[in-house]
Amino acid sequence: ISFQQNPWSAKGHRKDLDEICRNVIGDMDAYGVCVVDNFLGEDKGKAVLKEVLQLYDKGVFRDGQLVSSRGSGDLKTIRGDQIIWIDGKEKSCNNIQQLISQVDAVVMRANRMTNNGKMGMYNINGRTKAMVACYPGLGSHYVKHVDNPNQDGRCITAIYYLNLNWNVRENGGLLRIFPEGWLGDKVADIEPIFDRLLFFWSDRRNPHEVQPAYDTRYAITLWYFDAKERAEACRRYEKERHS
Ligand SMILES: Cc1cc(NC(=O)CCC(=O)O)nc(C)c1Br
Ligand SMILES: [Fe+3]
Repeated sequence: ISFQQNPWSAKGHRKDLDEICRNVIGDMDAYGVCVVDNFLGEDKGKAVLKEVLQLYDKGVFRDGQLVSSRGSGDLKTIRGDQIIWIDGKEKSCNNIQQLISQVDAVVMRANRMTNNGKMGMYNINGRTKAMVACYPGLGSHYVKHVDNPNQDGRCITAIYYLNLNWNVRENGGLLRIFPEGWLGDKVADIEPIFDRLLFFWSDRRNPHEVQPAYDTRYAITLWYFDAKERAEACRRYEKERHS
């Protein structure tokens, strides 16, 4: 399946919540990956971008761990993204907060709409704060990894992209997902284009990488928790803490 031409993302065709949820449920159950284009519409999308650029200009972003690894003898940085955690109540983050509420609305409704109220057999009852990330270009990238390899409770990764007029051929920054179980080592290539919302299962089913970006590349990520897995992860954590 090529996400660039998914049928429901007809340019400019605004979708109601129900239709989006049906698409999310269908794609997550079928592929474990789902793309929703034109999620907020141009004006609201640009308002979110403006707030992110203001945060970036304020210099509040922190470098993601720069883990170097010995690649062919020379030291190379493993990731170049800079991040800041936002709960949305901060001043002048009102549009980021509205984005978060919109994504919550889709996830919580989809969770309720699926049979016996579970999407992918999860019962979603919470999420992390929003992680606003910027890849500063100059080849910054993120090596192949799994978001939640050890049952920490996160079941769905939601990423909202903000990059106007992004052209992967020139700017790179492609998100490549290697969905487990897809036939014939097919991959999902997701261009980080403006006003695009991406969902994928956070666990080992979806290893992914960000290919080197050659222009500043912004994204806002939310991770949603499965009640049961999260409770167990917290119990394990508490036990380790006291052991
Ligand atoms: C901090 C952190 C960021 C990410 N981000 C991506 O995988 C990039 C996705 C994209 O921007 O297209 N993943 C993990 C497991 C952690 Br931890
Ligand atoms: Fe990731």
